[in-house]
Amino acid sequence: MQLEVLAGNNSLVTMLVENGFRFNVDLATVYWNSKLATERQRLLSGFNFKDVVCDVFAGVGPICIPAAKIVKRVYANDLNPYAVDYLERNSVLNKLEKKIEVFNMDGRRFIDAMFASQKAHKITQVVMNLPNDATEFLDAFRGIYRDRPEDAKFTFPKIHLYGFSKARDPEFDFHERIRIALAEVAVNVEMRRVRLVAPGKWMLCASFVLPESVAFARRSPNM
Ligand SMILES: C[S@@+](CC[C@H](N)C(=O)[O-])C[C@H]1O[C@@H](n2cnc3c(N)ncnc32)[C@H](O)[C@@H]1O
Repeated sequence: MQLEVLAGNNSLVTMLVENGFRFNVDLATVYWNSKLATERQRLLSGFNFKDVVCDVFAGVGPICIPAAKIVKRVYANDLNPYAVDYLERNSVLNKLEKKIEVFNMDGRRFIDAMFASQKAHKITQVVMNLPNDATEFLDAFRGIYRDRPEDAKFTFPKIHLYGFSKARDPEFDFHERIRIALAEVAVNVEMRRVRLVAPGKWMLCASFVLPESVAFARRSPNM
């Protein structure tokens, strides 16, 4: 979205405060939406001190920085180098940099890298807030544990996936897309409507534990 400066110095760099956390942002180069403040609080209220969180599309940190205050450890990623720069600055600004490890990768590569590493068995929550496209990244979870020794200890993370739907039954539509993306017959999903973003267009959040059958699936040769 193109923004115009109406008054003041000719800059879109500003400081925002949300739920007591401070965020330095350049609205010309990074994403910010204050309308999601309540949803972010709701999501965070489900995390606890034992959790290890992976934020795949972290932006400047409005989910992962407050999460770091609650949970044991956070791995935060964004493809946009400007967002990553602000994410690092905001981690320091909120004195949480010791609990947050920042990555600058494509979301699919980030999921692959996280679950191929020793960090995998500790990750309990995965946040995927890229509502236009996040469903298309779900196939990255297929086979994440396929090469692990059978006697290894596994955690099946809870995934919080955001999406849009214009369907008459948005929950059914979003659930179908998740099921197809995971190539799974049924997925036990908690579904909630976040907000109406345009007439007839809902933003939804689907939360589900990664099915064991998906985590151990064999990958097709073209993946
Ligand atoms: C809707 S914003 C959400 C940001 C933040 N979680 C929030 O709640 O404000 C989506 C973020 O995903 C990032 N992004 C887009 N495509 C990506 C990709 N392929 N891999 C990783 N990050 C991506 C964008 O740069 C943007 O910061």
